[in-house]
Amino acid sequence: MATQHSSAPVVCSDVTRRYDGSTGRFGTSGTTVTALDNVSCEITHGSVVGVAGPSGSGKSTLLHLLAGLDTPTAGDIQIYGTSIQTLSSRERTAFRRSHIGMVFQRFHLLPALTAVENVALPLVQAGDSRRKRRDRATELLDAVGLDGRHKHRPGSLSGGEQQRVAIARALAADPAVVIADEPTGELDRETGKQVLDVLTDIATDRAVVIASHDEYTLSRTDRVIKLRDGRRET
Ligand SMILES: Nc1ncnc2c1ncn2[C@@H]1O[C@H](COP(=O)(O)OP(=O)(O)OP(=O)(O)O)[C@@H](O)[C@H]1O
Repeated sequence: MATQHSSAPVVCSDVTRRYDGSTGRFGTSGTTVTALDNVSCEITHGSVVGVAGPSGSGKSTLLHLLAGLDTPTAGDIQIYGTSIQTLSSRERTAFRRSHIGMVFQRFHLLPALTAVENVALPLVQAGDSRRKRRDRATELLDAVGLDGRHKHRPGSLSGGEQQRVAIARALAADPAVVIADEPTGELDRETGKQVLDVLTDIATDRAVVIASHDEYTLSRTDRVIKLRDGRRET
């Protein structure tokens, strides 16, 4: 898998994503949905980019493409010079694990595992030793302000604390790009603010993309990509 370095970690050129009615989430309607239509963007190092737009405008579709979870119907997505659509599904998974961290609205932590075990989990897949995993997870939980909470399971943590565990987990493999889909959607304003403090902090030496409906969340980003009906407005 050849990787060339470019100045912007993520470059998305003329990207279109259509969902064929026969394979879509709504079954065999036969209608094709153009979720993204010819969208281009660059996500630069050291910045937080917001993705905004009404429901159904294509935000999650764009995030999934930027994260390498999906591939475009047309156009090109390069992450550090690698066109992700040229990779096999297995290569894409490996690429994603080492270059991209994901944060979700509903945290997606494993309830039976402690905070430190949740954060260490991606490092099991990376093949790191037990001690290295624990040390890294401990360091990351301290960095997101969760010292003293390492042994707690998600059920005994607040929403904001759970989201900070999820951010620490997203950082486990030290990815260059962190992609967050409505990271404050389940949180009150004050807790959301603390989570955004962490997300803007970690952007100092990586690229962070945040999709949100929330004006305050978007106001914390450096610039906003606005989508409407799958097209880019700004
Ligand atoms: N797997 C799929 N199959 C068929 N259509 C889909 C699929 N995923 C998304 N769509 C459609 O693509 C369009 C864009 O959806 P997307 O989820 O990207 O929007 P969104 O801006 O993230 O919306 P929301 O803010 O409600 O989460 C919508 O019309 C949606 O119904």
